[in-house]
Amino acid sequence: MKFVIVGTNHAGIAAANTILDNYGEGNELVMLDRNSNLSYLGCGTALWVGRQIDGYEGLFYTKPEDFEAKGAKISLETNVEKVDFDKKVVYAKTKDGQAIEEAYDKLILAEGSAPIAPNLPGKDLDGIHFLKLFQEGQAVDQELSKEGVDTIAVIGAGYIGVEIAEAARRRGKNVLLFDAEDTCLASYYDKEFSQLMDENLKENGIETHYGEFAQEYLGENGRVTGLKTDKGQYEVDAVINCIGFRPNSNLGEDHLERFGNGAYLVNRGFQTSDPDVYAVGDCATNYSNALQDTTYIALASNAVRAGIVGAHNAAGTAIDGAGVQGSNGIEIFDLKLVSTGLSVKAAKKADIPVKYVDYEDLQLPGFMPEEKNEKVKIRIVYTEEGNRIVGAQLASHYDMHQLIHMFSLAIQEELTMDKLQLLDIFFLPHYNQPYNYVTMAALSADK
Ligand SMILES: Cc1cc2nc3c(=O)[nH]c(=O)nc-3n(C[C@H](O)[C@H](O)[C@H](O)COP(=O)(O)OP(=O)(O)OC[C@H]3O[C@@H](n4cnc5c(N)ncnc54)[C@H](O)[C@@H]3O)c2cc1C
Ligand SMILES: NC(=O)c1ccc[n+]([C@@H]2O[C@H](COP(=O)([O-])OP(=O)(O)OC[C@H]3O[C@@H](n4cnc5c(N)ncnc54)[C@H](O)[C@@H]3O)[C@@H](O)[C@H]2O)c1
Repeated sequence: MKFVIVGTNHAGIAAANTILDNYGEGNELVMLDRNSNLSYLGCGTALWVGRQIDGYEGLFYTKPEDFEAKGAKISLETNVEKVDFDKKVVYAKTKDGQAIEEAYDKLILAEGSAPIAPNLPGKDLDGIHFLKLFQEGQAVDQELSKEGVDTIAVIGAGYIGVEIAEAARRRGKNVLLFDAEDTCLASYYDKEFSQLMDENLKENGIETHYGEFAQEYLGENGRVTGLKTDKGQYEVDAVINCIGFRPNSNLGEDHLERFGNGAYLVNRGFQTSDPDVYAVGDCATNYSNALQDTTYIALASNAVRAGIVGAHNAAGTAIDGAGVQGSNGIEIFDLKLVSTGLSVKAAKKADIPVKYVDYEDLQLPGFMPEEKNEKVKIRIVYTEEGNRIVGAQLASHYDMHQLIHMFSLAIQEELTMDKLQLLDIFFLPHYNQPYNYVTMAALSADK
């Protein structure tokens, strides 16, 4: 059997390793990607640009030779231009213009996503940036090193926007952070949690502008000098756009069924509407256990799992993915926020009637040294009917992030609130309290 994988970043790499490690013998694997690098962990861009880590070198975790050593044929700087799904042939072109044709038995599309580009006047001015590829991270890094680049506008206060705003601030820049919503991280947290991050950003010198829409990039001599919004005009020396991703799905647009946002619509084995074509990662949908329906969530963590499951299915081992909760986390100037599943706001948007319980307490008993102890705020979201757990959010300066995995599993396994109430949670003063905030929240929940 011959496999062709289009896109060799996180999803494509996971798929390739799964095939090579489990079905390598007697099978053929071709990997094609238009980029000159692979396996770049974008999650490290803000850490590197903000000088919290020494450099970008450690953000790549594999190289083409690793796949060649296992018998794959890999071709970077090779753009796949077309797929003939009837003849089962992929048509690509290398950087030097050489045409490549690869027939396949099973095709795995791992084309990923691209940043959404606001179509505003002035969009071609110098000094306007996006943040996805390693090369784009490099361009932002270089921009921040330029003399006279002192004030940065970041458009979009989602994950990338908030992280790069912190990084630019750490580089000593004046940072103006804009979002259309009335708070940061609006699609991940309810206001009671996101406003903790808003306060944190402001305390650390970031100027936040919420409920504000960018309307025009202003410029002089081909270079951006300002940003006009529906509420004002600001002098800035550079702009970083971070208003979300759009799935890359043009190769299959005329042949494969797609989701509302254009992502390839796949089943739980990541098979598309064409039985010989699989789609994994940011270019494809996922199954949400909280919604109990199809969803789109662009995360490297999802991409890797999708790659593994999709590849097993492509190779003939029928398995279903476990579904996703969109579990995520962020740490900015030491404040940690983690969430999984649905916020109250997201549940409302999805027309799922929910209740929630909030609880706030110190992580450790009061007798523990104050400098080791921190308050933790938790919200658990559950369905009105049946009390099924569908979401959780936590915020603290204490590193409580591992707890979110338990809630992720609870959502996946469709657990109800009563299962949490008397859950055996160990007590040790070094880590928690006997009456800990998970138990207390569950006990005090309205059921
Ligand atoms: C700044 C930043 C921070 C992030 N932080 C996190 C984080 O902390 N945690 C997390 O889980 N996720 C994070 N993400 C999201 C994560 O990077 C993406 O979800 C992940 O990259 C998706 O992997 P993928 O392989 O599906 O797609 P992509 O990474 O988009 O890769 C797709 C690949 O396909 C190739 N390709 C596309 N079309 C073609 C074609 N026609 N021909 C040839 N090649 C093609 C592209 O060149 C690319 O290499 C972050 C993203 C960014 C940008
Ligand atoms: N820590 C992490 O897990 C992490 C870090 C970075 C990125 N990611 C993932 O990468 C993907 C892309 O991240 P992102 O930050 O670009 O997207 P995002 O969806 O997290 O945030 C986009 C933000 O832009 C805002 N927005 C949209 N249109 C706007 C407009 N016209 N004007 C002003 N604001 C506008 C939205 O309200 C939203 O807050 C997401 O799936 C994200 O989860 C995850």
